[in-house]
Parts: sequence; C-alpha cells; structure tokens
Amino acid sequence: MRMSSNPSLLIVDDDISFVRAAAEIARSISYDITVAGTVQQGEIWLKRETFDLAVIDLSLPDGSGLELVRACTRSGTDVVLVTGYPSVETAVEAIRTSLLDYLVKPIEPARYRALLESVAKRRSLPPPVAEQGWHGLIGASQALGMMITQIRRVAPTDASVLIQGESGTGKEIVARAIHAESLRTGAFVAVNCGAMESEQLASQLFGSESSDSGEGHGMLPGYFEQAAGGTLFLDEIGEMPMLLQGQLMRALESGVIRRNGGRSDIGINVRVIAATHYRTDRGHGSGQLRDDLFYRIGEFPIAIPPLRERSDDIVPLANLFLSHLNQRHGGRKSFTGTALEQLRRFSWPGNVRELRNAVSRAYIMAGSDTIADPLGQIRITTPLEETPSTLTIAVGTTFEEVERRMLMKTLEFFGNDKTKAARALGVSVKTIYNHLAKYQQNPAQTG
Ligand SMILES: Nc1ncnc2c1ncn2[C@@H]1O[C@H](COP(=O)(O)OP(=O)(O)OP(=O)(O)O)[C@@H](O)[C@H]1O
Repeated sequence: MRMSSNPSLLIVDDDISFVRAAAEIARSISYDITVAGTVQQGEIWLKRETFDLAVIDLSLPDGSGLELVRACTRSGTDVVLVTGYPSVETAVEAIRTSLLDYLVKPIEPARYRALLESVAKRRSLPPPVAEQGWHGLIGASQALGMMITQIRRVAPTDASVLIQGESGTGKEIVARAIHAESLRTGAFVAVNCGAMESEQLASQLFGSESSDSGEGHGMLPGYFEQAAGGTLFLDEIGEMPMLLQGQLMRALESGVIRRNGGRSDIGINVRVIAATHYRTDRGHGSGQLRDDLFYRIGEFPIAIPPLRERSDDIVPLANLFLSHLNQRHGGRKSFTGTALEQLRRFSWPGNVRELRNAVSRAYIMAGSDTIADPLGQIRITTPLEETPSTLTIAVGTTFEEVERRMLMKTLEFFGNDKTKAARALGVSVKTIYNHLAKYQQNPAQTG
C-alpha cells in the first residue's frame, strides 16, 4: 500500500527503451513509478494499488493493453494508451473506451509531459465538497478535503482501515463513504463492539448453530456472513473483549470463520473497517487492542481531527442542519453573521453531534426567524464546567438525549464497567446493553 503523497504512475510496456524514457520524464515531475511488462503483471499491480495514471502499451506479450482499461476505470485511474503500430481499428477501439489520451510511438515528450502535469495537478486538489456533501460528509476545511482524498485512494483497495476520532467526529459516516466508494457489492454492516456482552457479541459476529437442530434449523449467520462481499464496520474495537480479539485475529488471518457450535469452516470475503476513539498516534494508547490485531486492522489509518481543529467545517455544517430543520418544520429561520461567528469560535467537545444538537436547540428556542445568539442557551444554563462526575444539560434537550448522555457519562466515569454503571443508575446490566444497542441501531435519534 502506497503511503507517499506523490502522484503515481503505472507503466505497462515490454519495450525497455520506451519505459526508460517515459519513467525519466515522469520522475522529473515527482511521480512514483511502477513498471509491469505484461497484462498479467499489470493486473496484479492494479489489484494491489490505486494509481493516478496508467500508461499502457496496446500490444503486450500476453495480450492487449485494452484488457487493463476496465480495471483502471473502476479504480479511478486515468489511462493513456500507446502504440507503436497505429491502425484504424486499434484507434477506433481505443476511442470507444474511456481514455485520457491515445499516443503513437515515438511519443512527443512535450505532449506526454503536459498530460502528466495535468493529472498531477488535478490529483493534488482536494475534491470539491458540494453543499449536500460527498457521501454525506459536509465541510470546507482542508482537513476534510485531505480525508476525502484518503478515502478515495483507499476505498477501491482491500486494505483494512482503522479510523480514529473523538466521539461525534463522523467515524461511521467515513466508514460508509469508504464502502460506497469501494467496488464491493455486498452490504455495509455496522456493529458497536462495546454495546454487547462478550458471548452475545461472539455469536452476533460469527453466527451460531445449535447441534440438535434439523437441516437449516438453528443456524444463525453472523455479521461476517451478512457482510459477505461487503464491509464490516467494527465500531469501538477497543471495547472488544481480549478473548474475542484473538478470535477475530484468527478469522482475519485465515479468511475463515466457524459459527459458535458449528462444525465446518466458512470462507469470508469481507473488508473490515474498524474505529476507535483512542488516540492511535503514540503506539495505540491504552492497551485496549492486542498488538497483532492493531497492526492487522491498521493497514491504512485515517485520523479524523476534532471539529475544533477544522473550524472551517462549522458554518457549512450549521447551515445544513438548520436547512434540514426548516425543511422538516416548514420554517424559514436563518443565522445572523454574528451567530455563525459564535458557532465557529466554540470548542465543540462533542464534535459534529454536539453542533447538530445545538442547532436544534437554537431552532426550538428562537423567538423569530433570525437566530442571533445560538449559544445563549448553553451559556445561560451551563454556568458550571462539566467534570468527570457531573453532567450539564441545557434547557430544550430532549429526554432521549438526556438519557443517552447520562448513560454515556456514567459509563465513562466507571471506566466502562457496565455492572458498576448499572448499579449507580439503578437499572440492570441488560438495560444498559439494550440502550447501547438502541443507540447503535438508531444513530439519528441518539444525538
Ligand atoms: N462531516 C460531516 N458532515 C455531515 N454530517 C456529519 C459529519 N461528521 C459527522 N456528521 C454527523 O454527526 C453525527 C455523528 O457522526 P458519527 O455517528 O459518524 O460519529 P462517530 O465518530 O461515529 O461517533 P461515535 O464515536 O459517538 O459513535 C452523525 O449524525 C453524522 O451524520
């Protein structure tokens, strides 16, 4: 997997002198270069990596360069076909496919260089994030643009991705974007590893079979099977019990799983994306993950910065959340410039989720169509700083949100010990798990 930020070029040609000349020009404009001499080698490289540009000879020792064009198009790689023997048929065939250009040898260095420069320039710009966002990701910050570039690069590969970010930064939305941009046709299945007890999580992940059942009976396919050909999103992987982490590691390494109580192995074709709120930059922090699993799932790490570190995203997000509320309630409310500035300067410890809640609260509390002081409610009603053992709740917060925040804060206070949290809240451990599972199934209602 390439980690360099240089543009990348794949040259597929068995003509050594052409390869040398083409590579030299590309290197002079900082391209990372990979060379393949046959269709088969080209296919292997295209499966392994995503390139910005591929320069492919039409006649290769084992077939036509056209055979590689589809794989390139699928992964968003621009293609330039070259030929030493131009003919009308090959030209027509080449034009029918989606090419950046079609060059005849000996190629003009100036034209080839211009092509390389235009691809490199286009790739270095972050893709535009339209008003409705890119796969639901809204924002205008450079950090978001860079994240989108990373997503586009890694999505078509099979690399496992580890997303790190504070709560509410958008880890699930990023995981969904990777799945949507991948070539995987199966389902996206999300599971919160901290929302279930160990045994339940094991049978949900790997499925279960009861031994005394008749044919087809008592067989419950788990999340791995449900995500066949698709993506399994393991949220809060650091909460997964150690024993289960070992089981997961073995499944990922061997490519097979066995249902609980089952007798045969089942092959899995699943791309795993994991997420954690622990910082993963200094080692992997608090020892929540087995070393081998950390390295196995962290092939391609993506760090989502907290909202306070990408304040250019705040205004577009706030405006979008407000326009959703206007649409839902038939309103015409808008923020004043000062209001938007106030939102921009706030630190948003609960990140995008907290911003969305604040916009809802401001919408409900606003006496007119103009919202001038969206944080007024927070300031008036939260004179106290929160501490690890206190929770501050603003007027206008829904019961559901109060319940959720109380539960999460209590769990945090007791170091995620569900038994202690349940005792403190006067409910059963099962109730805690039920709520966590509900938050996982209905994320829209949780914030
Ligand atoms: N860039 C963004 N654009 C639009 N909406 C966003 C963005 N980032 C986050 N959101 C929204 O914020 C909310 C929280 O996002 P999400 O659930 O993906 O966060 P998370 O990091 O997975 O949170 P948690 O760790 O608490 O599960 C969701 O409603 C999501 O749609």
